[in-house]
Amino acid sequence: MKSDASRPSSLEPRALKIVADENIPLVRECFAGLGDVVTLPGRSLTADDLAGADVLVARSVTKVNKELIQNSSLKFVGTCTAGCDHIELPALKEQGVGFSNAPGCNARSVVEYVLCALDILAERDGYCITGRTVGIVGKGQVGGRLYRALQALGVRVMANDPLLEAEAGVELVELDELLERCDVIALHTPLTTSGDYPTYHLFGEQQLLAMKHGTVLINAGRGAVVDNRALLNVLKARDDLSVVLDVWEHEPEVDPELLELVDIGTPHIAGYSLDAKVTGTVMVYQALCRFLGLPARTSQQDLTPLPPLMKLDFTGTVDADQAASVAMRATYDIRRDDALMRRLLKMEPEARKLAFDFMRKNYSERREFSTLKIDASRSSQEVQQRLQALGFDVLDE
Ligand SMILES: NC(=O)c1ccc[n+]([C@@H]2O[C@H](COP(=O)([O-])OP(=O)(O)OC[C@H]3O[C@@H](n4cnc5c(N)ncnc54)[C@H](O)[C@@H]3O)[C@@H](O)[C@H]2O)c1
Ligand SMILES: O=C(O)[C@H](O)[C@H](O)COP(=O)(O)O
Repeated sequence: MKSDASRPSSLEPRALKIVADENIPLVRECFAGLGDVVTLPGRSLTADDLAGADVLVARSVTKVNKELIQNSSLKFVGTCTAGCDHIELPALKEQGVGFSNAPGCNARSVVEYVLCALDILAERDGYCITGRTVGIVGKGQVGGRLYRALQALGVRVMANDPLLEAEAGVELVELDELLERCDVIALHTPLTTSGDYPTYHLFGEQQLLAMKHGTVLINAGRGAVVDNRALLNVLKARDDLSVVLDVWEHEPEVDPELLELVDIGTPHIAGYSLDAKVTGTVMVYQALCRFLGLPARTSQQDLTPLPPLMKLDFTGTVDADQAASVAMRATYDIRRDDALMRRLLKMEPEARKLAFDFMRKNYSERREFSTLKIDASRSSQEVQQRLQALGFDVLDE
């Protein structure tokens, strides 16, 4: 998706005016060496806000379209996100504006979100994820990492991705077959409305009804990949399904009836580990430096703080399931996000929208599994292997 255009000679780095979404962590620290950084609320950004700007650093909440940029002096737009459905790429191309997103910046964070959700549901419903079959729809940065993580955990996994070629060691199946065979279905496609395989409402009534008895459906891609109205109707009729929604059609609006019926609901924060956010900011900064032909002086290492929890010790008595749950919940307890989200149920529509954005803006610091060192030297090999497969930093001897 990265498509840096070549740097126009008129663009002097020192004179840059950089308009950035105020909710991009460390954006000032990262970009200040390149010019003046002005931060503004991204959701309400207007063409007037871009007066005199050379660079826009955005998030998913800003619709970067022709109307926004046509009278601007922008030379480069970056979005610190994986998804690009908020960017009208032809409009940028038409005006010769350079562009970069941050592919894969938050893939690991989303994988951990999915693993944590499954851990909670497996405990609640009394099964072990290793005995289930998981289907991944969209095997890109997120889906691919999830595929490998589940394989490493010994879970049976298959994927649907019509844009991929066959690959050794990967079971690619048609969507109908995936719906028929999988106990868990995780959606990780972009939101697209054109092309040979558009994903808008990919999961409509027909697909939702075709899911096996007891299926767990997880959407941490984009809300409108699932027809939310159809999902609501299907959930009213089928209480055997479990649903985890991180993304919602029409965000920041959330349908309270749907929220009430899902098993885990969160405000579009699956990719919100601090590690992922810093990576996203740095990737866009680096892309801008490349565009300008300048060396990148700020690195991820400079900006990432130490995690609040650095070490965990296990004794010999813990089993692999217990160890995995304890370690995962010590780094990220998804139930907390779900509980906060349910406060929306008591609010009026306008307040609900504001609260959705507030939760995202004020999201508490969450770190990825790899930041936690675990001393499992007194535990069994099975425990050590499980923790390693999950991506923790395991001391095993
Ligand atoms: N909830 C979050 O916080 C969060 C975080 C990161 C990404 N996302 C969303 O998830 C999406 C996927 O992220 P990614 O980094 O893996 O993107 P990616 O582009 O690396 O992967 C997307 C994959 O989906 C496949 N795909 C496209 N159309 C499809 C279809 N009709 N059926 C099945 N597969 C299809 C593509 O071939 C590709 O392999 C992003 O576009 C973004 O919208 C959400
Ligand atoms: O596409 C992405 O990368 C994610 O959906 C990301 O989490 C969006 O975050 P936002 O830009 O809304 O802060």
